[in-house]
Amino acid sequence: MKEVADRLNAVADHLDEHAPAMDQRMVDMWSGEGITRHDPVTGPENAIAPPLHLTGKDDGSVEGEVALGLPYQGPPGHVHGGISALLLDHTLGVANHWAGQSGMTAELTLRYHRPTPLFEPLTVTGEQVAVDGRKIRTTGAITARGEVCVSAEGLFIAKHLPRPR
Ligand SMILES: CCCCCCCC/C=C\CCCCCCCC(=O)SCCNC(=O)CCNC(=O)[C@H](O)C(C)(C)COP(=O)(O)OP(=O)(O)OC[C@H]1O[C@@H](n2cnc3c(N)ncnc32)[C@H](O)[C@@H]1OP(=O)(O)O
Repeated sequence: MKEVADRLNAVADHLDEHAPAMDQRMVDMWSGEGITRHDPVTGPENAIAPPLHLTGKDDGSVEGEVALGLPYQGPPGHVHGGISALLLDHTLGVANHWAGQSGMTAELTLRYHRPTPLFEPLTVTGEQVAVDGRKIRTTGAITARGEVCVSAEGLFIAKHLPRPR
């Protein structure tokens, strides 16, 4: 293991030496497609993203499928509750974008109905249900084998932080 660790550390050092400065990386990250490349849920450029592939549906909702492995484990053989919250926060946010009115999470209420299994296909859904001025209400769920494991209700407030330039 030490030899493997040494090799990985050498690769990490090499990448650090050749990476642009952090402020430049921030500008690059937020150019073009921006968050969809680097976010921690769907982003192919983010090592901690499972990644979940979300698709916008004609009815205005979004849906994706993902199977989660060991890095996301909480209870034995099951998904950590914070990871479920991460997936749902993001999926509700994407549902808002898909519906045309987006914002920042002000409240996220989760109900954990049953343990969410690792290694099995999970369906993650999100749907905007109401917009009242700057307040956006959005719901979603994670299901496995057709049963709801986690359901979510979110309040988002229309606010957008500036992209780094
Ligand atoms: C499938 C195809 C896809 C295509 C599209 C793909 C593109 C996808 C692109 C991108 C997807 C991105 C997805 C990201 C998802 C992740 C989102 C996050 O995790 S965001 C980070 C966590 N959230 C924060 O850090 C917020 C921190 N809090 C704040 O900044 C503020 O507190 C904020 C914005 C929440 C509100 O602050 P104020 O100053 O702007 O607004 P005030 O005036 O305080 O409130 C406005 C109204 O909202 C109510 N309000 C505010 N906060 C509330 C709360 N917590 N509970 C209840 N009401 C609240 C207030 O009472 C007020 O209501 P009255 O107008 O008076 O009726």
